[in-house]
Amino acid sequence: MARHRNVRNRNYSDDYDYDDVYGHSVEEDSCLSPSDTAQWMYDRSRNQQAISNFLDNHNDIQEEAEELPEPSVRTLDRRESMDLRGLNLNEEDEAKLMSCLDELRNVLGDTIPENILVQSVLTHKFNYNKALDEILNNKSKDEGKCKPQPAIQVPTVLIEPIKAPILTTGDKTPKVIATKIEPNKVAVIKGFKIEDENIKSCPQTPRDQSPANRERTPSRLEQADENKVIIKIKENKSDPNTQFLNERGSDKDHLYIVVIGHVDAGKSTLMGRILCELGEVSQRTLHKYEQESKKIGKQSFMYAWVLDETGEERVRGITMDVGRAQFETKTKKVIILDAPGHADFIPNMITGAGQADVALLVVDATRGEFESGFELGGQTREHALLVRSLGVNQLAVAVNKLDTTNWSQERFDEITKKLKAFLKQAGFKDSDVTFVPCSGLTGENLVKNSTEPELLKWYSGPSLLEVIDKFNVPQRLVSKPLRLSINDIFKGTGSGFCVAGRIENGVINKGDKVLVCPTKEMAEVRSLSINDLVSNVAFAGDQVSVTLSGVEMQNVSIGYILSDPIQQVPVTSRFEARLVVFNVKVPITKGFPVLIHHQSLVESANIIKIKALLNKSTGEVLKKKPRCLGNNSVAVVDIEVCRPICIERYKDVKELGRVMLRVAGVTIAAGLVTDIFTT
Ligand SMILES: Nc1nc2c(ncn2[C@@H]2O[C@H](COP(=O)(O)OP(=O)(O)OP(=O)(O)O)[C@@H](O)[C@H]2O)c(=O)[nH]1
Repeated sequence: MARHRNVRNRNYSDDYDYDDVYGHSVEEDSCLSPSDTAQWMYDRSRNQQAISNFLDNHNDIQEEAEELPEPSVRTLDRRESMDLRGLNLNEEDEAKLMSCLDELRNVLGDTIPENILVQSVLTHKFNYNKALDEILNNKSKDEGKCKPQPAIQVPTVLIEPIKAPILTTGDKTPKVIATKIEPNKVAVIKGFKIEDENIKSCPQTPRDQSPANRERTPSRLEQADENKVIIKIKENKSDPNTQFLNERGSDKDHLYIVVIGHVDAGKSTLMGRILCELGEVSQRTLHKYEQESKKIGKQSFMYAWVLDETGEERVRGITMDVGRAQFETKTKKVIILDAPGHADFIPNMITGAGQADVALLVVDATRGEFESGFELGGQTREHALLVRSLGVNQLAVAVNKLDTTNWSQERFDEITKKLKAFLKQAGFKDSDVTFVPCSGLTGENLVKNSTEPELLKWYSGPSLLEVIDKFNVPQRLVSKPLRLSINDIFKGTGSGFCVAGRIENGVINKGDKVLVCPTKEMAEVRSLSINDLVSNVAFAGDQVSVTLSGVEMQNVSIGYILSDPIQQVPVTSRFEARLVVFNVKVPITKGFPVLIHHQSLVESANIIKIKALLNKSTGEVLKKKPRCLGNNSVAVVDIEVCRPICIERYKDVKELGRVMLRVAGVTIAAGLVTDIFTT
């Protein structure tokens, strides 16, 4: 099975009942050790900008010519052909000119002599849009094939050539028409879309002032103008909803399910057993696992080995990273994300949970074991709270290892009673939670109804597979602007490199231009694969691997977002959030340092302002500017992140509008983003 190449998606149509959701204390005995933090937590400062840093000190390093897919495409290094010395530009202006020329060339190809481009850019003081506008207008007049353009009255002008000059076809003289359209709107005709500086679907953030980011070499696009982006879109790009229907109409719905629970609750064994029973694992492989696990005295883990693939996981008998596999039910294609149960790997668990539509909570029914997972600082509570805080609202609870209690109804009832009360307080509706008695080891009540006489005496409900099949698939927001949250980066087999992530919103096509945020570098989608199968298109809800070109691998990090270049994801280092505080040993005061978990990103932050203390049930302001926040309080705060991050208001994109706050390995609060500041 493929290892974690995951994405997150939680497209929940229902409103997030904030006041209902939280309110429980989470306590964890063990904290992350520094080595675990170093090993498991992503830290941009450690290694991600290495090349940029290097470039800072070596400004004369030549840019590598980009590898282009078609040999017919001219791989001209545009700088080669220019001698700018005569222009007497300073370094900054020269960089701006280069950027503008590059972008103009992207649109115009080599159809316009360079001196005209240079002249136009300088005339319009590096205002790329105006330069392009002028060139296209002149060109249109020259060719006499396009209508003359009315004078431009407003600065927010979008221009769209009717025919895209697709260089690979050999047509290097595209006929273009300049079209003036209303301000703040994007014309979607065939050809290009050009964003004007006034089209801001979202707040723009100034350059990060932190030392780390000051060192980073800005992309040429950034140097030219952060807000101006050129996009080549495919001709006849169809409506996303129609495209979705055409591509997926007859397919089974995809459902992402995260498997959570205290360490050793039997999560991997349960899922491994289901995969075996459904024929997803061959007898031969299973036999191999049996023999090999026997050799190291871990035979009871043989089913867990289906998901625990690394040597260390197998030797230690614990899951460390999110394992991934898939199977089909009657109506769904189910992708399972087997999260680690051990407290040390909570960051990985959060990554897995962030990708899930629904969750399967596994609890160990063995006497004493349920209690240590639930009552004695175990992970059952924290996992349930985390998934709910991350937006998961449908839950199946596998009351597992019931074979160890001789299928005792009394034990099942005792566990469900305790869990029901807790889950309700954590924000799960009773009707969205289903309890299933089962045993991962014996396979009882997993894919088929039980034949165990002791269980049949009191249980006639559905098997675990039936419960999974009945989950509602969240609505996929394919017509919203693209948001793909990167949670894995790796070198692919061919040219370029791959990022993996889940598409939260929108559609991504092979050949699309996407904006890598927060750095705002343009990249091109060279190829796509969904669950390891090559595809030309992927939709909201899909877990994808995307091969990118046009951007350096070193300049992309886990937690970055691939965004629609026109309707860009907001980038900011300061935002307002409504927080629910779980359990803090020290009250939260102004300046309180925390680690923000947002999608797969972990970033240092501070609570810089406590604006108001709210009534938990009504949301009414109880106190303005309280000095501190205690356990179970609800408050509005301002948070400043050490570096700019991509974030959305919860009401705009739920998946990108939630944050978790952790301190020293303990989740202390969850928050919904209510405002984003552009300072
Ligand atoms: N008796 C019994 N033992 C089980 C059952 N399911 C799992 N086990 C045993 O419990 C131990 C832990 O199982 P795992 O599947 O590795 O547990 P896990 O929850 O995936 O562990 P982590 O991912 O490391 O948190 C193994 O020795 C399993 O054989 C069950 O239904 N009955």
